[in-house]
Amino acid sequence: MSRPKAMLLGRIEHAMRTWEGLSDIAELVEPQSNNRDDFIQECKSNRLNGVVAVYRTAASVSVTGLWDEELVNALPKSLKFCSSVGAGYDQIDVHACSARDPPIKVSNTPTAVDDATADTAMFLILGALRGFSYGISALRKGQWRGPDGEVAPLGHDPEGKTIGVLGMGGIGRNMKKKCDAFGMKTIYHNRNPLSDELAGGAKYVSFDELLAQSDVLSLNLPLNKNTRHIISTAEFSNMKTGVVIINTARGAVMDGDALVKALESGKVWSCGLDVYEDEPQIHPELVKNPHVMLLPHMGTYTIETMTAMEEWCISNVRSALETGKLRSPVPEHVDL
Ligand SMILES: NC(=O)C1=CN([C@@H]2O[C@H](COP(=O)(O)OP(=O)(O)OC[C@H]3O[C@@H](n4cnc5c(N)ncnc54)[C@H](O)[C@@H]3O)[C@@H](O)[C@H]2O)C=CC1
Ligand SMILES: O=CC(=O)O
Repeated sequence: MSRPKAMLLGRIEHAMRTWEGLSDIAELVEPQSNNRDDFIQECKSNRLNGVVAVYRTAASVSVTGLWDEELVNALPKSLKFCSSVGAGYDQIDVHACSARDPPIKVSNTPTAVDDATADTAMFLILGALRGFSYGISALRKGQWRGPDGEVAPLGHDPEGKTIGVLGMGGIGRNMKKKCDAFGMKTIYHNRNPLSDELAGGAKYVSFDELLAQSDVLSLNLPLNKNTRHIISTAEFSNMKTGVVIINTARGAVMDGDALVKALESGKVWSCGLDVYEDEPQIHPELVKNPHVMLLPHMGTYTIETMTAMEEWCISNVRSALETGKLRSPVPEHVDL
């Protein structure tokens, strides 16, 4: 009987030996194509027949494009599992995957990302509250704290501030522990309240209360059709004047134009962003604004965390091939 195939879409940087170790149970293959049209043709050509599981990276979108209905339906009929690296899986239409006959079950790599992403959020919180970006860019231009005798505006302390977490999952809960150490009070909103144990002392509030009570609002929920632009003009108007916004989730959970207007009006005092609506493009008004903290999507950008994510993603492929079950299916596919 022929062995199942496992396909690599993208590059594995740190766990290649573990991937190669899968050759004890599967034939390891890679596509020949380097653009979406060719990839779809390659799928139709039967060259990838027998592929049961895929390991994919976010960067592989440059070859396949989004995993939308067209792509999902073009993938080999043998494909049953998609193991995606990263916690976010918004590049994949998980409903098209489950609707396919046979369905493709999708997994991500939650938990492995929590510490590094929460650390990034803390950096952005401190930087945005204190206005450190202004000083950093002035110094690098040889202007010490500001040009022509101007000085960076005084910042604010985290101590005593209320942080509101929208989407209290793995990263949000990790952040809560770190915010405790800075003397911040955490409130959160999820679709449902957490158990007391998981909430760890954070107070559950409604969406509107979260907007009204937060001094710092952190976005930590997944991007999907229900959460796209969940923060826009109306939501900004319900926030405290002088609020600080942190986004390490996905750019499109917030309306970027509305954010720029809220910064201009002073409604939002500052923001710390790791993610943008149309990466790698960044709204030009954000780039021009010396006060805001901006990072180029570096939330999990550490050797330790990237290694853990790759190992986790491969373990999903192994589990799928050996047991027919993914280790960490995405929430929508838990009962598939
Ligand atoms: N900047 C970066 O490098 C990284 C970004 N991320 C992003 O962060 C997001 C969150 O990651 P995790 O904490 O691991 O996910 P998670 O699944 O553990 O937590 C997400 C939370 O959001 C809640 N949620 C979902 N829809 C909601 C809604 N409409 N309203 C309120 N709450 C809602 C869920 O119930 C869950 O508690 C990921 O989806 C990903 O897009 C994740 C890792 C690194
Ligand atoms: O953006 C990174 C992720 O893990 O999601």
